[in-house]
This record gives sequence, structure tokens and C-alpha cells, in this order.
Amino acid sequence: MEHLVSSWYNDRSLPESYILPPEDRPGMLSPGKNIPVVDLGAHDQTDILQQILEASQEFGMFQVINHGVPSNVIDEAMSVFKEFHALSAEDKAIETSKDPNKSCYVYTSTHNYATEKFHFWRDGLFHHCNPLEKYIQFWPEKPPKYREVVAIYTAALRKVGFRILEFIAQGLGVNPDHFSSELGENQTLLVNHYPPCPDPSLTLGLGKHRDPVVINILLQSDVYGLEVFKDEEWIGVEPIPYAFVVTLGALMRIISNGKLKGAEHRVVTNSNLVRTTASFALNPFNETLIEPAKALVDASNPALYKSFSYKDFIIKYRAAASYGTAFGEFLSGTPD
Ligand SMILES: O=C(O)CCC(=O)C(=O)O
Ligand SMILES: [Fe+2]
Repeated sequence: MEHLVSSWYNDRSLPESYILPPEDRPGMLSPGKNIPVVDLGAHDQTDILQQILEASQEFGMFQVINHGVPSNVIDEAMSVFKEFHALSAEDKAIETSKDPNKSCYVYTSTHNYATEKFHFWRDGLFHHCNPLEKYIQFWPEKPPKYREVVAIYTAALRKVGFRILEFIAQGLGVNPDHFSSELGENQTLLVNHYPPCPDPSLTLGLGKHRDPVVINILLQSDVYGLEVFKDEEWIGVEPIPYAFVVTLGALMRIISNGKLKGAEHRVVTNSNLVRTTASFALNPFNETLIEPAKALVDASNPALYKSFSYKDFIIKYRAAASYGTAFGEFLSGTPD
């Protein structure tokens, strides 16, 4: 808690523990490249499905526009997210300590702060979202509109998430409802905050990683920072007003039996602007079994991954992530 970047960054140069080895620092981007933008408001559903499938196969990441979430809902959410991160460290601690089971908390860098070799220039507010009546009582009450605004925002994002998952399920050739029960019903929100950084060339807001989720719907602010790794090159994800960045998570690789992969991505910092983003993730419940969809497995297509619970996956993900500089290359093979 006392480590939150936002509590001390103003008076300091970049501490040594944030200085990454040269090979992990921000570098050249692949010129002129960008990730696909899918118009969810288009009439031709087959065309939308095709675009989502291709973007998922090629990049594991795409932006969506005309997704149906009103711009005022997005604006209000972004403003309470910013207001929360502008609170004092003491207020942040009070506002996130309402649940003894810690379904709501703040942290900095990664979940492995105590053991990681290097830190990242990011604070995060995390909480569960579904079922709302179970979790909303543990959400912050400062700023005063946080609960009301974020309840509306997360309900809208849940719809967008399931609509995209339905397209992906159809594209894969599995039941369109494949993700709509346990696999996506554990929804969480992670509000990232990257204060201005004294030396963006030496550090990152978040190291290269795949999200430990099924799918992530990110509200990027108007400040650049997100980059995706494809064909050994980094591609910048240009902020588009009111768009969401959809990222396939690491679990998609298992569920699709290797047909789709989670996108590897990272976040760069900048020296004069605050950047606030919000990752709304659709996850399985702790005890849910993650395994290749049955419809994708037969005698000529054997299961490439064993089944295991989401809880086991998270334990392994975090253990793997405490080695190396970033979150590691987790899930290039079967977790054992
Ligand atoms: O802040 C961003 O642009 C991306 C954040 C991210 O990668 C994450 O929350 O997993
Ligand atoms: Fe991520």
C-alpha cells in the first residue's frame, strides 16, 4: 500500500528498482501498423463474425466501435476512475478494506511486488463485479458516485463481452453459449493508473504479459500506452475515442484447443500525462474447470491441454510471473 506510485512519484527520479534491462525497455514500433477495428453496429452479422474471427486469429486483439455503450456512461466511469486514483493513499486504503475476503483491493506493479525483480509504473484498483448485489457493498464510496456509475458501466460491458464471446464461439464452431455460463460469469474490474513517469525510456507501466482471463474489454483513455507483440514486433494501439480494446486472454488458448491465443501486450509510460485505463475481464469461477471445448476434440484433434481449475491456473500464473522481468512466457505449453 505504501508503495503506490501515485503516493511518491512527484518528488523522485526513477528508482533503480524500476529500471529494466535494456532488452525489456520500450523500443521501436513496427511503423504504420495497427490492430483491426471492428464496427459492432454494422448490419451484416456474418461479416462482423468474420472480422472478429480473423482479428482473433491474427492478433488476439482488436478494437470495437459502435458497441452500444453510451458515451456518457463511458465518460462518467472514466471520471470516477480518475477521481478514485486521485484520492490520498489513506482514503484508498479505507475505501478498499470493506471486504474481509478482499474482493476489492489496491496494489502496485504486479501481484508479486514483494518478489519481482523489477517493478512497473502502475497502480491498480481491483474488484469483483458479478453478482452485483454480492460485491457492490465492498466497492469504494469515494468518489460518492463510484458505485452508481460503475454498476451501470460494468452491466453494459458484460453485455458487450458476452456478445463478442458469442461471435468467437460461433467462429470456433462451438455452441454459441459456450462462454455464457461459468466460463465468463466471474467478472472483474481492474482500474489501472499510470502517473507521469520521470524516465519513460527506462521502464514500463506493465511488462509483456498475457491476461489471465478468458477475454478483457479495455477502456483506454485518450493517452497512448498500450502495445501488442506480433511477429516479433511491437505494434502501438492508437487510442480511438469511446472504443474498447478487446484482448483474448491466456485461457482462450486452452478452451479453443490451440486455435486462438491470448495477445501478448505491454504498457509504456509517458513523462507528462496521467493515464487511466479500465480492464473489465470475463473469467471463470475459481472451481470452474478449464479445458478444450468438447466440440473441438476428436480422434484426429486430440486435446492439447489437460483440464484444471481456474484457481490452479491463477496460482501457476502468478508463480511463473515472479521470475524474469515481466510476467514471463506463461502458457506456451501445458501447465503441469
Ligand atoms: O492499461 C492498459 O492499456 C492495459 C492494461 C493491461 O494490460 C491489463 O490490465 O492487463
Ligand atoms: Fe493486460
